[in-house]
Amino acid sequence: MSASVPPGVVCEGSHTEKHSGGAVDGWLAFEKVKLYTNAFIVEEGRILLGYKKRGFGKDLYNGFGGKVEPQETPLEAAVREMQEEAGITAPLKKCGTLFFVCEDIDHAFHIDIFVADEYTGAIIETDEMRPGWFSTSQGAPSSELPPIPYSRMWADDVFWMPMLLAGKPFIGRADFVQDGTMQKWWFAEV
Ligand SMILES: Nc1[nH]c(=O)nc2c1ncn2[C@H]1C[C@H](O)[C@@H](COP(=O)(O)OP(=O)(O)OP(=O)(O)O)O1
Repeated sequence: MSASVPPGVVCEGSHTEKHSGGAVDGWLAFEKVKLYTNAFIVEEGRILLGYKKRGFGKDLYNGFGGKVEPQETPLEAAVREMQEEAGITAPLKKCGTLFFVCEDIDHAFHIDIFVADEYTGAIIETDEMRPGWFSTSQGAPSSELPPIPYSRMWADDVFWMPMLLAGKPFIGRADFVQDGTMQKWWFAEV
C-alpha cells in the first residue's frame, strides 16, 4: 500500500509498513539534509560489522560508511568507505534508504544502505573500525560466530536488518533525542 510516509522519506513505488512506534505523536523538524552511506558484507550465513572506535556512533557495531563527498555518487562513497574502514573492495548494491533526525544535530541523515555477498582483499582493523563476523542465523546453536549484537547497535537496526538479510528492499525513519533514545520510528518494505 502507498499510504503517506514520514517527512524526509522518499518512496516512489508502493510500500508495506512493517514496524512503527514511539512515545510522541510528531516527527522532529529538520532543515538541512546530508547524504551518508552504510554498507554490509553478507555471505555464507554471516555478516561483517565494525565496532566503531571513534566519532559518531562510537562504541556501537555498524556497517561501514560515512559522508558522501560532493563529487561522488552514493555508490562511489560506499565503495570508498568500505575500502577506508575495512580494507576491502566489494560489488555493493543498494538495498535500502533510511532517514534519521537527532535532536542535537543540525542536519538530518539520509543514508543509502548497501550490501554485497562477496569482497576482495584482506579485512583489516582501521583507526575508525574493528571489523568482525557475526552469525545471521539467530539462535543457531551450531554457529561458532556470535549472533548480531543488536543491544550494542543503533536502536533502529533491529527493525530493518531482518529486511536486509531477507533481500527485501526497505525504507524508514527514526528520530533520536539528545540522550540517544529513539523516540519515534517507522519502517517499511518497498
Ligand atoms: N541511526 C543510525 N543507525 C544506523 O544503523 N547507522 C547510522 C545511524 N545514524 C548514522 N548512522 C551511520 C551512517 C554512517 O555510516 C555513519 C556515520 O558516518 P561517520 O561517523 O563516518 O560520519 P563522519 O561524519 O565521520 O563521516 P566521514 O568523515 O565521511 O567518515 O553512521
